[in-house]
Amino acid sequence: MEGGDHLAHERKKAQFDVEAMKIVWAGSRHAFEVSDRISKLVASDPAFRKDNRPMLSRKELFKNTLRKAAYAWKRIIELRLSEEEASKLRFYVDEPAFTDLHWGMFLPAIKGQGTEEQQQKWLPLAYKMQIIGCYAQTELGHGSNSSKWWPGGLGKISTHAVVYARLITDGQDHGVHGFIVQLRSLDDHSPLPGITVGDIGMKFGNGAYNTMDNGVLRFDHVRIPRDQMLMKVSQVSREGKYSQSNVPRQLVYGTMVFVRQTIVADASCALSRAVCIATRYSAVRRQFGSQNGGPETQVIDYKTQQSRLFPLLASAYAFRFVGEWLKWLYTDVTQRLQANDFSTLPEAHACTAGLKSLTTAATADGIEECRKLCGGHGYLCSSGLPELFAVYVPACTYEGDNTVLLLQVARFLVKTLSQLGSGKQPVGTTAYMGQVEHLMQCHCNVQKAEDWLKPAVILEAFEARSARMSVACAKNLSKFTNPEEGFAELSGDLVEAAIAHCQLIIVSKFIEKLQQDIPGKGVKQQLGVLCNIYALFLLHKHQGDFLSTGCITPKQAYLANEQLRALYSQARPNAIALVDAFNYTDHYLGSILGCYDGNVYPKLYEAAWKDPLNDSVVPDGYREYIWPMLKQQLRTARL
Ligand SMILES: CCCCCCCC/C=C\CCC/C=C/C(=O)SCCNC(=O)CCNC(=O)[C@H](O)C(C)(C)COP(=O)(O)OP(=O)(O)OC[C@H]1O[C@@H](n2cnc3c(N)ncnc32)[C@H](O)[C@@H]1OP(=O)(O)O
Ligand SMILES: Cc1cc2nc3c(=O)[nH]c(=O)nc-3n(C[C@H](O)[C@H](O)[C@H](O)COP(=O)(O)OP(=O)(O)OC[C@H]3O[C@@H](n4cnc5c(N)ncnc54)[C@H](O)[C@@H]3O)c2cc1C
Repeated sequence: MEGGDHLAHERKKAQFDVEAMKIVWAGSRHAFEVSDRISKLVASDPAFRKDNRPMLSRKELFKNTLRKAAYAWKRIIELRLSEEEASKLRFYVDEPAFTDLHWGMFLPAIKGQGTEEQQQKWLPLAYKMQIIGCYAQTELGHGSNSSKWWPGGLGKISTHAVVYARLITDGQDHGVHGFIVQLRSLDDHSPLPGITVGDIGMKFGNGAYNTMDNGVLRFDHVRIPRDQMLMKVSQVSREGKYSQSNVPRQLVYGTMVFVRQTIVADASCALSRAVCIATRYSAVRRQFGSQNGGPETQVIDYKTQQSRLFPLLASAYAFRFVGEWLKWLYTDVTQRLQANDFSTLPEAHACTAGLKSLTTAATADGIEECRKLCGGHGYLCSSGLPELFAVYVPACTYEGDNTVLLLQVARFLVKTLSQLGSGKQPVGTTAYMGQVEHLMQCHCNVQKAEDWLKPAVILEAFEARSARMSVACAKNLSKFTNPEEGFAELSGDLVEAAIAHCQLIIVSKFIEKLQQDIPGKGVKQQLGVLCNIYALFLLHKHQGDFLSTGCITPKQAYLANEQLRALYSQARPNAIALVDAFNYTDHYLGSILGCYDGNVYPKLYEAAWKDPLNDSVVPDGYREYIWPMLKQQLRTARL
């Protein structure tokens, strides 16, 4: 079958209103309209072509990224795009660039940690791109006195950086503070005196994150003007006197709370993209196994394919909704901070750190699983999956290594439990700890598989598991005379308790989403199926935790799995429509396997001939290396 919509028969099976689901996915009708318009604008502009990335050398690749960034900026100005539209445009250009750090970290750091005066001076310059900034925190080795190493945009482009360094006045060390530092001349881009700066070298994967100039930076007797220390949290007077505002010191790390929150939202984008590719291809791909001489089986009908694919589809939706909620939490904490209410900062830190860790790990693993779900073709660059994986996987490391972040969540949980004794009632995402006595001894009330569809049953099982794991850690910690030694010794268990807590947050936010008014025929029902798949898949995967803590019985674990299989069958007819609801253009997907019309094979065949290796029938190097070898063999054979 040439041309046409090869997935039309799949689209007809949908039991819900796909257009309404698109709005739920986008977050609002307005968000959908902006996203739809800007994605099509990018897709229709040949200047944003990206299929040639894996073929380019690092220098060509990087120059091409600079061209695209400059062109994107030109279009933003010409079209008078709003901040929201401009950020969507950069998103759909889909190429990591110095601009990510400029808009995503440099500007937020000044907004969050600069005084009013500092903001008035620096923000207009940055908004007009008259200066370009990056965020320089990480060091080559340990400590804050070696060389900065890794900051994106630093290597070749940034003119300025927010640099994190120790502040020492009168011989007294006041800890790490942020400073705005000019790195390069605004006339000829050469490094300013005392500054050594450059790119740190090629990274994982061809193309991929090599469009970014992650950099190294050293200072030799560089003087930073006093008023370039970011002074919202603490100040140094003209006389050199150090003082602190009446705010928590941790606000110095506020930019990370912001970025981790955006990384959670981004996880749903990356995972949904991989899932869209794997789902469409699984419906196109047929294998043996048909009965009565009918058409061969679509691989999406194999139960094994479903049990690998549908939990990822459900996770993409789950991460979308928890990302939405996290954005609300971040906005709420920001408003509270402005009113000098710092009470929810520890929770916002724990939630952003923990959810960043959980969603990026699941997304990186999920993209790789999607590659395998596409069989051999998933390994081709034209599937889009190798590059997506290579670009995405460092999210498990940047903005805090995932294990380090989970340990921070664990500290927060142990602290929350320890405060119960003093009568402090936990709120927000730890409110369930307030019922710890009930959760320690409750019994799961599941007798038949369908009982697992009750939100209250699922919630209680996840709350009990999380509470019991945290309490077990706290009890074990209390056996150590040195708490830090105990924390180090038990860190493996603490990480698992933190994971259980974060999974509970995601499940509970999905359930809360379903309590909202969701318009559109069948939309809520489909989301209900996905929510149950997500929760029961986690329960099945971590059944060791649920069983060993006595939250469920082996029979109940068996029933959960039985229910999960039934849910996969319910999701099956809707699978293609559920990925169509992401509303991704073929340009953004960047995948032959995932193209909207499902016309995969002719496109793969055609793309192969466009590979530079096929420019000539006889390759370069044949005469030099292969021909003499063949001749040599010929002579040997004749002897
Ligand atoms: C609109 C468009 C947006 C687009 C956005 C796109 C952005 C681009 C996306 C990706 C590109 C990649 C960019 C990557 C950038 C980076 O990687 S920047 C470097 C980030 N580095 C880290 O994350 C290091 C991880 N380590 C930490 O976070 C550490 O906590 C620390 C900050 C280094 C401090 O360590 P220290 O050992 O000194 O202290 P701790 O014991 O960890 O913490 C002490 C107490 O402070 C609390 N804490 C820690 N961090 C925070 C925080 N961020 N906010 C609030 N509170 C915090 C911690 O809980 C401790 O509290 P306690 O004393 O009560 O226990
Ligand atoms: C693509 C990319 C972009 C980046 N962009 C920026 C940027 O723009 N600006 C910037 O400042 N930085 C940036 N970074 C740096 C990034 O923030 C750090 O790499 C990250 O915070 C991890 O720190 P590390 O590399 O020192 O890892 P390490 O801390 O050396 O981790 C190594 C191993 O040790 C383990 N480990 C470390 N500490 C502990 C502990 N306390 N307990 C138990 N285990 C531990 C970790 O789990 C990990 O397995 C970027 C990194 C990457 C990969």
